[in-house]
Amino acid sequence: MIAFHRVGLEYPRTKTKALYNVNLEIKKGEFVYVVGHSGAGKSTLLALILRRLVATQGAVYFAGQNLKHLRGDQVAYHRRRIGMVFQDHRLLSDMTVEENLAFVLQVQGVPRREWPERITTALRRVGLSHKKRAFPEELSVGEAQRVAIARALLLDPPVVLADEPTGNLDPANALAVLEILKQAHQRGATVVVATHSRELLEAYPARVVVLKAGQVVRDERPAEGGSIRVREGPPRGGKEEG
Ligand SMILES: Nc1ncnc2c1ncn2[C@@H]1O[C@H](COP(=O)(O)OP(=O)(O)OP(=O)(O)O)[C@@H](O)[C@H]1O
Repeated sequence: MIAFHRVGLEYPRTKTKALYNVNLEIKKGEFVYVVGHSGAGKSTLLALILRRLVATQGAVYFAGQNLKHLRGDQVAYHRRRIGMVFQDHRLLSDMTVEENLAFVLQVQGVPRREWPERITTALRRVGLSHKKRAFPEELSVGEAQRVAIARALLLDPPVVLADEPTGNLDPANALAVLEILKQAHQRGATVVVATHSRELLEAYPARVVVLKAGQVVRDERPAEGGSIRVREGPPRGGKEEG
């Protein structure tokens, strides 16, 4: 589904090298955590999948397509295949919950007759049907984040990317958010979650890719039925950066 072949990313203005020689393959239907210290390159990796950034070395493939070659409309089409969740909810403050979701459906050209059912399903999945007429500022932080996830999952995208989705939440809300991502995974989505939270890793054990100073230093799958411990170490056979 997603493949990184020797990917490097240098931010042009500051010449910051955020990723080096990243090789990674994420299969359809996988659930993957990307972990690492602040500045390790997690957000950069997600931005490359979203095609907000283009690899400065190597190539990122999505469903077999080299994302570097996408042009204009193709970029918009590509992003429609991805549900993106950020640390902050990024809901539009002057619209109700329902209107925030309807806005996405309108932009994506979904026929108006389908809106009520899609909105109802999306809010039911996150347990917030009763909040559809609320404005974002009338929601708790946890509720707003659940609406943001409902919005990301509105069109059942095959891939869901979440960048620190529980960073602003207490443990109970964090687990509620994880549960929603887990259900999307169980419905067949490929899910990639960048996180600092060890609690998430333990609550829903899955593959863990560890980034350190822009390199993949570990890539572990959980043992059958058990949780895993993640410890960072120097890259095998490579030079350690930073
Ligand atoms: N727009 C940008 N321009 C220049 N450098 C950037 C930009 N965004 C990130 N960087 C740099 O790239 C490196 C990787 O940053 P990135 O945001 O991917 O890390 P991260 O692992 O997501 O960190 P955090 O956990 O703090 O969000 C860092 O050195 C950062 O300072």
